[in-house]
Amino acid sequence: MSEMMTVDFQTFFIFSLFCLFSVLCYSLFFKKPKFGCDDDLPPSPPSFPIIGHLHLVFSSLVHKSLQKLSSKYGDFLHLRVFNVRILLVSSASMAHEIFKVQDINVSSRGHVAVDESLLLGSYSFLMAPYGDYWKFMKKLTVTKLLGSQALERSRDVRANELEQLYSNLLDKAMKEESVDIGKEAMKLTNNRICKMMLGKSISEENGEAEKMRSLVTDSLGMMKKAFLSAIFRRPFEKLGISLFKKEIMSVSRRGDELMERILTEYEEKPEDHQGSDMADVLLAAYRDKTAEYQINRNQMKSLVMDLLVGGTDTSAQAIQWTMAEMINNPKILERLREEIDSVVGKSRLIQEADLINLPYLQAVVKEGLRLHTPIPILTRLFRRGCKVRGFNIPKNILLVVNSYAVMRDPNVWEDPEEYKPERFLGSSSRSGQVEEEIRELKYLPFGGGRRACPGSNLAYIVLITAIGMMVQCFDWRIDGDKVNMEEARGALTLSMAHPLQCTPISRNPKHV
Ligand code: HEM
Repeated sequence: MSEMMTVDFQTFFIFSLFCLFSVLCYSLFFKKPKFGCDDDLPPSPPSFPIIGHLHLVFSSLVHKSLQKLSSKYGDFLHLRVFNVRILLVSSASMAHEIFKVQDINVSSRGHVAVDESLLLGSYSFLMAPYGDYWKFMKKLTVTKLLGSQALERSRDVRANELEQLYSNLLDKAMKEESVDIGKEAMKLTNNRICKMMLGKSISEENGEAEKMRSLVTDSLGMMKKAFLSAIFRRPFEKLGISLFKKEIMSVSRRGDELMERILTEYEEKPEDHQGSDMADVLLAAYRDKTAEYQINRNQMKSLVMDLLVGGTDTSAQAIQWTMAEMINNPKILERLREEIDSVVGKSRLIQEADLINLPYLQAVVKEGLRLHTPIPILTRLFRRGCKVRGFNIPKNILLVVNSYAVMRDPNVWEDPEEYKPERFLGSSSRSGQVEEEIRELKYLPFGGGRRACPGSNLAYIVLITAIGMMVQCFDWRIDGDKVNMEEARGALTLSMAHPLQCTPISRNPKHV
């Protein structure tokens, strides 16, 4: 394995063409995967010989090209890229069938990118197959790391970071300078999660905060390559090629060194920590010889990376898109501000305790996540063969749920392309509760079923307080009339092609 060739991202597509001949030989000389007859699978749109639907799956806006494909050929399709088979789900009714009826069968994600990597490797909770290790980590994450008591304990950390963001924005307002909302949001989400996880060890003074931010940025840059590598690893390995291994391992090693240093410091100086950081909880689980599952040191470090990578960019993108919608929809912004002013007033910053009394703010955030879902494509693997809509689905086939298309499905969403927070204003009646349950089945910003995001509660808190503060304390000026809402091409998370740049104007006349 060590003498395998490694290729970088840019040369991947060119290299793919050179590989066609080899792939042809491969498909002729290697046994076909045991998928039975294609007639048993859902319909397949027209494809090219050998590469199959490669051109569609690797278009620059994958979720959109897949959405177009589904509106033409159907909401349950069978695609092929070289030898890799993919089932594509694009409607709310199919997503319901998958996450309610087939959930246990699709509760693994697929192959890992590079086994020994902490980033999406075989230690990763995010990539772990459904089994004892994943179940143990899921319980630990949902109950102890991101559960309601843990979130309560870390409230002050988040309040301090929100005040820090407010001060930065106020400073810009006084200097009449513009800010890149995405970058500010990224700093906020990164700092918040780092501090919740690693407490005082991560400070600006000792330089660890900056190292951590750059590690997260590089890991995010590597994610798309890691996902491609995970999907196409097996066929390329047979040709002696290891996709992106060198780059993935280089980021992984840096993460390993940084994490090891911080965790060792925790172990050597326990008196410096209050015992309530996430790292304390993780170390306790690692040392607990009676635990249901014995996690090793790499698994512990990998989880820290999973949480950092899973929670920062997603939340930052959601803040940016929702603020862009606010600026483009002044009436919605005005209504939101009235709600915040009447509940919070003008003499203090919005706090987490206010959220329960701010239903319109909650609706604004939910609608932002629907229309601009940060992870538009969910990937899973059929662990077992099963029957879906009368088709015999074999095991080990890849499942792609286009959650972007599901949340714009015109059969279940009225005016799906429009930003309308009112649709999320619940009713307290019984029929309102039923409506709420039905809505949840077609609302997938955090995925669905067992593998759904364990960080959704934290994410809502982060988003709601950040957007609430920005609307409560500032007016926003942009160049031109409207924010350009074009999506960036080739990004793994749904990003803005033109990052939101705007100037804050303080609403408190004392500050200008
Ligand atoms: C707006 C913010 C966020 C969005 C939109 C988001 C979205 C998602 C989605 C779509 C998935 C895949 C679910 C599936 O396959 O069904 C996921 C998984 C995951 N998310 Fe999030 N997430 C967010 C924030 C967070 C935060 C704050 C954390 C933790 C600090 C986090 C940690 C994770 C982890 C560990 C997984 C893997 C779960 C598993 O495989 O079992 N996420 N997230």
